[in-house]
Amino acid sequence: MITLLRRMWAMYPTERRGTALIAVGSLTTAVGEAALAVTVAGLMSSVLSAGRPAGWLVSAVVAAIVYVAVSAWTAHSVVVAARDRLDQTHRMIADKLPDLPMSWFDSQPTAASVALAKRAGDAASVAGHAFATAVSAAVPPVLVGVALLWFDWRAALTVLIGIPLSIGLSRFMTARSARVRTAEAEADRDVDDRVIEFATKQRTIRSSGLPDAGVGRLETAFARQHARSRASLRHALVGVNAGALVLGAALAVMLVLVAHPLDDVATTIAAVVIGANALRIAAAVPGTVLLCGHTVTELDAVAAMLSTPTPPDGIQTAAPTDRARPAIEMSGVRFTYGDETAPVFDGLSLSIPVGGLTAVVGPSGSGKSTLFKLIARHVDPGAGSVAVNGVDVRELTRSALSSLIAVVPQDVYLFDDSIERNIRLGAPAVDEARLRAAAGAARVDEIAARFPDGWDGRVGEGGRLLSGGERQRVSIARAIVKDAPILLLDEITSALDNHNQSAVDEVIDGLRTDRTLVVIAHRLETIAGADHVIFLEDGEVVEQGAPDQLLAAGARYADFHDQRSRALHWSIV
Ligand SMILES: Nc1ncnc2c1ncn2[C@@H]1O[C@H](COP(=O)(O)OP(=O)(O)OP(=O)(O)O)[C@@H](O)[C@H]1O
Repeated sequence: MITLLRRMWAMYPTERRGTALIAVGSLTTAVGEAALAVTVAGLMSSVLSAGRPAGWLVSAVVAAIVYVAVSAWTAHSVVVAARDRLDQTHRMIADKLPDLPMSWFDSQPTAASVALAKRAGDAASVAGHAFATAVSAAVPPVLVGVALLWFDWRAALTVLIGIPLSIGLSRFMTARSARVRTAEAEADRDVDDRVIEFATKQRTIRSSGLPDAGVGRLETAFARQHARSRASLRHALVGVNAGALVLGAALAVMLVLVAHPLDDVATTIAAVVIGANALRIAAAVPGTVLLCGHTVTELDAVAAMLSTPTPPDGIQTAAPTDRARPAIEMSGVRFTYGDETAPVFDGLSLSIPVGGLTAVVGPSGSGKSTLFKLIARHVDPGAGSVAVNGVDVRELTRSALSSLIAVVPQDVYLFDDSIERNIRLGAPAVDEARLRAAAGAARVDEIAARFPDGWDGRVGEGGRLLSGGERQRVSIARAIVKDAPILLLDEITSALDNHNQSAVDEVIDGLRTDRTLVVIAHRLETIAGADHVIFLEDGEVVEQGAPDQLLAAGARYADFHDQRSRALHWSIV
């Protein structure tokens, strides 16, 4: 309970007033409830012993009014705070996501990010309610127990010992169940991931010739989730029942103690009634302790995501193209994925001139894609520097870097929206004429013409209604419309049909005239047409220069070229 209050206080600094209102309101409601129980007991005892009940009656009425008014106000504060906290949590996540390092996304299965947003919302809205419920279950019984000392010390003693015992036991069980609950949450996320995989990767599953393998993975995940949720439920039930058992035993002990010897019947009856009532209210404590524990676990997961260190943003807002300086320059770059793996680059230095087409070539795993990630600052080097137009990318603001560089990946993802809006993402404010010109340059107009709705035709989730080459052409149009002076393009490895291939070749030719085009090139035609080739192997630049020069040198690039040419002439007999 206190831990939950501390988490709410720390996570929502702007909502502290709401948190304080809930804390004060819950405590006041609890005091009002205890006062009502005690005054009713006094009234009962006074009536039974033919005393003067007027004083007790007035006190009971005042306590009832205070209790009802404050509890209504607290319930209202809880609802308002839940809504505000939900909004704020979504805002905090939305603000944080664009700044998170790409390594965070790489380390998370897709479902984990989806689940996080949902869990965050649930935990944020339930936090105030969980705290108020826990206070209303735990505090009134303790206050009543203290007041009972005035009526019957034996009843008081059983309440004051029984309740802490019950809470202590539940807390112990909750601490154990938190671990089981974390394991259950992992299994839930795994199921989400498998379902997403199963639903979106049907083509891969079917073309593997083993459709049962996909179902098998799904079934294994479901079985694990089932086992873990049963374990979690078992722990929760044991915790709740153990606490309730202690309270039941306390009630039995109270009845035995107050009856031997039975002194003042009226006072004893009143004491037993409110003592039993206090134990009944306290029976809700184990459940609320569990709810508070789960909410803290969820808030901690959100807090962990929010406190993920983000690469600091730079301050320089521009880096104009200057032909005297390289468009891209890397010096002494060291980069490792995670802590355990070998470095991809260890002291890499290279430079790419302004303008023309530079082809980055090399065997699989040599570091070509990682090079692009470093230039676009999707990752930062552990040592060394990456500069664009002479300015270290870490010095530039994110938006300045983004306006300098457009990236066209190999595996383009398009949003399930119209062709036009997918292109417009590159520059939302672009006018119609420029948008159409960019689409024409990337030969996307041909694609739009094929759709019954033309430019408004939806491309399906991920762009699944288009071929790989067509998706890349839409992505190129998006990059053209953005008008960045540097374009990084990862050429598609899979064979494109002739039409798509010539379209992409034409587009590449058009683009190299007025910007720096860097292509991870897989096709020999693209490499042969490049102005400059950088040949990477094992994270090092082993050769660079004009393609003809490299071929004539007869070294590593020439070998690679030879192998590729021979592979092209292979045929299945
Ligand atoms: N997210 C990642 N986490 C860990 N290691 C990675 C990650 N991405 C790439 N690697 C490793 O880094 C090395 C360089 O990978 P990279 O993708 O840059 O090579 P590449 O030349 O682009 O390969 P390909 O031509 O097959 O796409 C490889 O050993 C790869 O296994």
